[in-house]
This record gives sequence, C-alpha cells and structure tokens, in this order.
Amino acid sequence: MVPPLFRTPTGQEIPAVTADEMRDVDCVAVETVGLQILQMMENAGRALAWHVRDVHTRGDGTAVVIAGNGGNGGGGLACARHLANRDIPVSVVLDRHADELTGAAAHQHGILTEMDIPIQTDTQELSNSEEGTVIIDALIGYGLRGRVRSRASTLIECMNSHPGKVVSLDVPSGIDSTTGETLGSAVDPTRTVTLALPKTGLDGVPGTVFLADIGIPYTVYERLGIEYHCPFDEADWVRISVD
Ligand SMILES: NC(=O)C1=CN([C@@H]2O[C@H](COP(=O)(O)OP(=O)(O)OC[C@H]3O[C@@H](n4cnc5c(N)ncnc54)[C@H](O)[C@@H]3O)[C@@H](O)[C@H]2O)[C@@H](O)CC1
Ligand SMILES: [K+]
Repeated sequence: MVPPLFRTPTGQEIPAVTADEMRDVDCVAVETVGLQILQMMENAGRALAWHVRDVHTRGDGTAVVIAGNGGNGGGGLACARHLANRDIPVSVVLDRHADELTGAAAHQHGILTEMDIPIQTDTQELSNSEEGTVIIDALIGYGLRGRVRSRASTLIECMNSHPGKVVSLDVPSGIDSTTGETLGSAVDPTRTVTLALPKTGLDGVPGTVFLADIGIPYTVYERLGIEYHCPFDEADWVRISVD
C-alpha cells in the first residue's frame, strides 16, 4: 500500500505513519530520548483545547469530553483542564467507572476531581446538552484493537447523534488509524486534531484535519529514518490534507 501524502496549505509534504510506526516514534521519544508521556500529553491537551475554542462559534459555549482509559483519553482529560482554565464550562463522560482508570488517564482524572469538574459515566447530560456544546472525542486513538466494543459503540452513537460539533483527538474513534477502516462504528467529526505525524488511516476521514506539535524532537525521527521537516510556523498546528 502506498501511504497517502499529506500536505500543508503551502504545499509542504508530511509523511504519514501507521499505528506501529507511531508506536515506534513514541517508544524512541520516551525510552531513548527521555521525554515523558505527560509532557507530550500536555501539549496535546493544550492544542486540542485551542481547536475546541476555535469551533465554538455559537451556543452556550460548553464542552463535553468523552474519554477512554488510554493515551487518547488522557489527552482529552488534559484538554478539559485547559478549557476550564479558560472559563469554558466543561464536563467529562468516561467509558468506564473512574476507579478502573489507570496510568496517565487516572493521573489526569485525579487533577480534574480536585478542580470539581463534573465527571460521570452516564450519557444523559451529553444527550441533553445544547446544540452549541462542542463534543471532544478522546475515546480511542491509534490504540484501537478489533471491532469497537458495546460501551464504546454506545458513546460513539451518542456523539454522532448530538447536533453539536465534534472534535476528535488524533483519530476519529472507531477508525483504524493505519487502514482507515471503520471497525464497527466510528465518530463522524467536524475536525480531527492529530498528533506529531499524520496517520495513514486519516486519508478520507470526514471533516478537516489539523496536525499538532507535541514537542517530539528531530532526533527521534532521524533515529527511525523518517524524513521530517518542521511543518509548523507561528502556530503549534497546521491544517493538512491529501491531494
Ligand atoms: N506521542 C504521542 O503520539 C502521544 C499520543 N497520545 C495519545 O495516545 C494515543 C495512544 O494511546 P494508547 O496506546 O494508550 O491507546 P488509545 O488511547 O488510542 O486506545 C486505548 C483505549 O482504547 C480502548 N480500546 C481499544 N480497543 C478498543 C475496542 N475494540 N473497543 C473499545 N475500546 C477499545 C482501550 O480500552 C483504551 O481505553 C494516541 O492516539 C494519542 O491520542 C498522547 O497521550 C500524547 C503522546
Ligand atoms: K479519538
């Protein structure tokens, strides 16, 4: 399979990676170069919050984060903190009971509880929220394995039936980030904010796609033989598309 070629609006080419290749990037960044996941996640959450504010054009200006238990969910929970810091009323719907969260997602969740941000597993509030509410899809990223299971599938349907805009983190949940295949059901976003490098499966996803800088240094890409030239200019993100 020839990987899709993504370009910035100025025509700069950016290589796309499979989920395995992105895992290698993460692995070299963390294990060899010494970045911590939370450092990258902080950049992801902040960039995502900027995009949520950018699509917030009308309505009551609220946001609901739908979060899973992996790195994608952790980025969404960090985003919730950044939105609350900008006085945007935000709530969180988890895909599981809070006691079952682990790793970075549990860490981010702990901060949100100290901030008194409403967190639930019930989707009622999401269903009742206004059209102007922005939904943040941080359920599953490139870690999707197999067909979407029932609870996640319910949350995906809930996001898709909401009249508000949906911003997906990294990959629309339910899309295989390597092949672009819908594994059962998938989020239909207004916008996707993908991290560090485009994923091959993003070719053809609905909505616009932005690439966000999460602070991975050149040396990581060099060590993996990925030809990378910084596509970012004044902003920490750039719109990308396939020819
Ligand atoms: N360097 C990077 O690229 C960084 C990536 N980050 C994020 O981390 C993500 C990758 O993190 P992970 O490897 O933890 O994986 P993900 O967070 O993408 O996926 C794991 C989550 O998806 C659920 N899941 C997997 N398959 C499922 C299925 N079939 N049905 C229902 N639920 C399913 C798991 O239960 C878990 O909650 C990226 O997509 C990105 O959003 C950020 O944490 C920042 C750093
Ligand atoms: K997602």
